[in-house]
Amino acid sequence: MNQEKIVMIGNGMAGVRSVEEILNLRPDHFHITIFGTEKYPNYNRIQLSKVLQGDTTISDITLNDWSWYEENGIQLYPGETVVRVDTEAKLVQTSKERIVPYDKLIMATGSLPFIVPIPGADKEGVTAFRDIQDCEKMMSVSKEYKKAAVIGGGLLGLEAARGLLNLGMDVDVIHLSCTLMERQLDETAGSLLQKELEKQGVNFFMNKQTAEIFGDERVEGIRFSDGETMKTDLVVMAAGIRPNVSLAQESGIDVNRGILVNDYMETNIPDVYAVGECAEHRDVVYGLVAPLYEQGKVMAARICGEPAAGYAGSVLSTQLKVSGVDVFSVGEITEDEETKTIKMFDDWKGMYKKIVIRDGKMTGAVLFGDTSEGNKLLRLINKKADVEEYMGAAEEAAGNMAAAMADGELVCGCSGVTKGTITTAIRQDGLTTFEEVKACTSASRSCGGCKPLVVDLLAHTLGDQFEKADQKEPVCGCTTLSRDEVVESIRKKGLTHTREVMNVLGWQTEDGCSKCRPALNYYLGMINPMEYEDEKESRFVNERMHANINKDGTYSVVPRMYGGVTSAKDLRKIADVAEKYDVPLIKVTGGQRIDLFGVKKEDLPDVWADLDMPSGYAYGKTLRTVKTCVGEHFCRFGTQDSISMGIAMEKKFERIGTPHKVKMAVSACPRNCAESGIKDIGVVGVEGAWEIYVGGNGGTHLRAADLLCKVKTNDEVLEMIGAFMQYYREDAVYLERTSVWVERVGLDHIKEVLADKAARDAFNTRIDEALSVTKEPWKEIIENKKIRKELYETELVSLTK
Ligand SMILES: Cc1cc2nc3c(=O)[nH]c(=O)nc-3n(C[C@H](O)[C@H](O)[C@H](O)COP(=O)(O)OP(=O)(O)OC[C@H]3O[C@@H](n4cnc5c(N)ncnc54)[C@H](O)[C@@H]3O)c2cc1C
Ligand SMILES: NC(=O)c1ccc[n+]([C@@H]2O[C@H](COP(=O)([O-])OP(=O)(O)OC[C@H]3O[C@@H](n4cnc5c(N)ncnc54)[C@H](O)[C@@H]3O)[C@@H](O)[C@H]2O)c1
Ligand code: SF4
Ligand code: FES
Repeated sequence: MNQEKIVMIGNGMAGVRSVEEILNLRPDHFHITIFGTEKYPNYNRIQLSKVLQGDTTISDITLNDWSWYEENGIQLYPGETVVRVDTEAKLVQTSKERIVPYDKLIMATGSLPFIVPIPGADKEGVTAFRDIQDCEKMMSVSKEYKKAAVIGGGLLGLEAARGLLNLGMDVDVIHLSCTLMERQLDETAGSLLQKELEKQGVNFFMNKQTAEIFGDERVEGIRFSDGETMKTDLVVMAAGIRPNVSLAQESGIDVNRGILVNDYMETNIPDVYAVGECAEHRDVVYGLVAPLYEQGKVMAARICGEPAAGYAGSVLSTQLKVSGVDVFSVGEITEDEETKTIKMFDDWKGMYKKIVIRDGKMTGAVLFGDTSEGNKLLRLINKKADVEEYMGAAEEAAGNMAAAMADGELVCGCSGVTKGTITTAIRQDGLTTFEEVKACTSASRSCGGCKPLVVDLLAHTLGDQFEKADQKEPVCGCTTLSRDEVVESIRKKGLTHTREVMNVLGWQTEDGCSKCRPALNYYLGMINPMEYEDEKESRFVNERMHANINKDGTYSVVPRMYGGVTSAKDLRKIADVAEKYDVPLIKVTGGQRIDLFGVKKEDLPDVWADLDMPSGYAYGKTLRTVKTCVGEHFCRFGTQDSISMGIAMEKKFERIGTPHKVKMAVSACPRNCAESGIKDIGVVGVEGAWEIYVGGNGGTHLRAADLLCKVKTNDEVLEMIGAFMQYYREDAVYLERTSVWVERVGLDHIKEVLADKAARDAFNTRIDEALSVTKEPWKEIIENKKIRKELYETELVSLTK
């Protein structure tokens, strides 16, 4: 068949979505060629913020992998830039001198980050935040340097700031205006947002104009227009974006701010279209994916010759992707003489809501603190609903929004998916899980903000057939299988090695990724502890090295001190080692241990040989420490011997592999000096008994532990903890802390399972088996020349960082 030739310039989110729409309409009609400057397949740029914040990895954000291009007969040229378009001869020419003819040309060149034109903007250590390379650059700088400055307090700047905080940097945000996100928020919401982010640790310089970035080759600081200066090691430019139009301009295509297009995304040149952030439609250039996907749909219909209404512009809605901060904005946010507003401000709880009304119709809204109404407001504002409809939406207010929505209403703004499309797909294709709905309809494929509503719709449509437990999450982007399916297959098929798991279960990547490799290594070891040989190369660097890596590339050493108790002999050894190896910092940790910071990698085996103490596993997904209070022997409130109890717990469970780190504590009375209430497992002495608490967490997601049970003897404590630990080991998703697992599974359910003595015994038999094969790691390393050489004298390259 003589196929029409489409050439697309730009392999980004808007362009590739348009190609998907074309393939849906006319699968075999076109021969499609795509050029992309970036060397990756189409990935979810939106999720870069989540990558920086540590919630996902680069390997997990691919939207269309290499095989998608191949399966759809698309000729992709990654890492190749189109440098010339001849619209007369209908040809494009690339940076590699390739010349390709087209029948239809799509310009999808996106935007370029706006680099504030000041002296020093080209210094090393100055970066934008637009693509994978920028993201990798920031992550790498954070390993070496401490201070970061972000120029711009918009969505991008604030998401970058949170990411850099998570990477351990001190972060200053420099903002031109006096309130944050002034394009999306009013002053009240902007200042609430600032306060919240200050609480999280971000420092703000408001109303500031940057005049210069100084330093030799590398950035050292910033000078403001008022003469003030500040020091920094990294500058992130997040001061807006500019449509990437130079190629179009040089090719004689009409350009204003963006490439000018009509309602069908056609430019002034026949057969040349523009879509995405590079396009300007009715004076507006959009910078969010929802409108860009709408444009793509209209353009695809036009290219395929299908009848479709033209693109009429979009109402914009945004949500900041920073955990712990709920901010939502849609449509018009400023007030004038002709607008009225509904406002609610709860200073105590830090909650704010404003709805803007013009001529009785809802035209915009801002939410801070509680964004649960976001979807409802977006829907009502999109259809310019009367304010009465909002006031009277009782069913929705009662939480049944999925039922209240009309079929034609939008559920996923990013992908333009309506309720009708989702419910029809659920019914016609027999979908039962969120992942199936996502794969089938594209809802939730971009920012993920609509996931709760999609799940509600699934529950509403399936009624009694909806099974919460079925709503599986794949282990990672390399497979569609969930943790439970993988674990079940390992058990049933007797799989024994990560590669075997990947082969047999049809992994979509050859080597897996940094998310699935350590998880598979854990599941295999958990299921078959007696036979499985741990794969060091699948472990995270700290676990591989049996030491925590520090910012400057040195390591820290924490010897085991059972129950936080030490002796003069051990202290002397620690002091000798610290002197012999010039340890720059000795610090007592929150878990009552002694940490030697700044040890050189090559010295690690000798340090451990000289210490001759067990590893404190301060780096591992295992039992870290058992913190104890002084207890009955020295404290007048003590009702129990907390120290002996803690030592017994630590001696019993040290070295056991767990889905995530496990911290324990024992306090001898409810005054709780060892902080048992915020540990994974906390034991508290009361008159004649011990209370066992589980699922506590003192970290970012603070959670008080729940009372699991009360027992009388020390043996019963060990029995109950053994059963709880093994249940957690067998049931939790890798990297799920007990605090999250307990909430997910439910305390009542855990209590019910562990109330059964036979079940407890079985759990204890299995954990004892796993414990019986654990080995003291440093003993093995010191004695094994090969391991010493491989790990400590050469650089081991691995997927897992
Ligand atoms: C960190 C971050 C977070 C974001 N979060 C959100 C969010 O939460 N919600 C939301 O809606 N939006 C968000 N956005 C914006 C969203 O990612 C963009 O609107 C969207 O990616 C734009 O798609 P596009 O295809 O127009 O441009 P792009 O995705 O930028 O794709 C354009 C591609 O074309 C390539 N290209 C350019 N010129 C050429 C040439 N001459 N030859 C070959 N290739 C070329 C570029 O290298 C680029 O890969 C975010 C953006 C960033 C950076
Ligand atoms: N959650 C989301 O939806 C999300 C997240 C990230 C990025 N994005 C999109 O990515 C694009 C880029 O985001 P952005 O935040 O850079 O754009 P933006 O234009 O929304 O914000 C830039 C901010 O920088 C400030 N600014 C400009 N010049 C400055 C200077 N010299 N010094 C200090 N501050 C300065 C502006 O006042 C503005 O608030 C936008 O289209 C945005 O919508 C969206
Ligand atoms: S928890 Fe109770 S027993 Fe233990 S040190 Fe504190 S007050 Fe004393
Ligand atoms: S609203 Fe962004 S993925 Fe659905």
